[in-house]
Amino acid sequence: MNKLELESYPPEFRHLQTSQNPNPNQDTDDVEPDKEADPIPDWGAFRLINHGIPLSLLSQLEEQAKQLFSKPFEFKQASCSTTNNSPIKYFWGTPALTPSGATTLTHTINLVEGFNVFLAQLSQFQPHHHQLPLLESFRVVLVEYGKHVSTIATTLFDAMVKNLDLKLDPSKRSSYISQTTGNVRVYRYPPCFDAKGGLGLEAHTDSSVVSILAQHDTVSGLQFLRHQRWLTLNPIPNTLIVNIGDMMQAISEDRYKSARHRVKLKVKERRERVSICYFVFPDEDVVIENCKYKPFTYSHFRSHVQNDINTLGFKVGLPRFIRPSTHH
Ligand SMILES: O=C(O)CCC(=O)C(=O)O
Ligand SMILES: [Fe+2]
Repeated sequence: MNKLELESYPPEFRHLQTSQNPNPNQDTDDVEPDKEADPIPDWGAFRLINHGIPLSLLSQLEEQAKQLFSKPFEFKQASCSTTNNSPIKYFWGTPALTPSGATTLTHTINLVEGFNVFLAQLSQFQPHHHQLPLLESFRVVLVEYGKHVSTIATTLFDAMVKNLDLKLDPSKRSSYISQTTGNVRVYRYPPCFDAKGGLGLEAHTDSSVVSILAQHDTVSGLQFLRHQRWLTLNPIPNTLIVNIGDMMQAISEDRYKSARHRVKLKVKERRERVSICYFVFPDEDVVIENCKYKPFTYSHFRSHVQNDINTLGFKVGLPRFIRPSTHH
């Protein structure tokens, strides 16, 4: 990394590349060698090919994101801080966000920085003069991307509900997957110079109904846990990865499972990784209840997650809400 690139990273990340001598053959930390694979719905994740998002839009969004990430750390922090009213919030170290967009401190630092974008607030956003024009053009592309990706999410949700013949109250359909909750996180992971270095994102399941990930023209790093092994999903340009989230697992009475995944860059890539992830949630106050789960709302779930992260250091998630009779 040159000096300018270094200045674009949070200070906590800058030491990473200085001491080590990059050695592409040193990916030896996994007990077994990495395996590559493509996801199938059984994993709680699958690849979408005919998604309908114009290739030019995907490329533009990624390009804009890269430009914004390449700005000095202090600029990103000042123009997208959690204390100003920007719906585009800059964060690093942890993607666990409170509803206000502030980060919750976890016990480990994830080697990731990002912008969290609340889609519903984007259209009224007026960046300050000194932030223009970069943020303004980012905003415009995000609005367009958000329209596409939220339509895809709803279409998938409807198809999944139909597929399982779930008897959901039709009047609640739009509250189980609530457009007003949609947000996009654009991430940048610094290049990995040491196989024993930290993770880009520690292992987790998404709390969402579904998440849609674009790792369009970037390096690999996304891994899913299958039978105690981490499998790497290589990026394929112009495809999207769909993740089932915890809320879909609960709504479907466990017939769809949320997938455990993480991000870990390989030394041999030597490049940073940029990904774009869309998350959609139920309305805060809609009650999810069925034979597997005690009644709970998403806001209830979220506060448990935040509390567990703060007190235990990790997310417990759905097991907190399982009905005792089905808890083996
Ligand atoms: O960057 C990625 O590809 C995955 C991000 C992710 O898993 C998440 O934000 O929940
Ligand atoms: Fe995730």
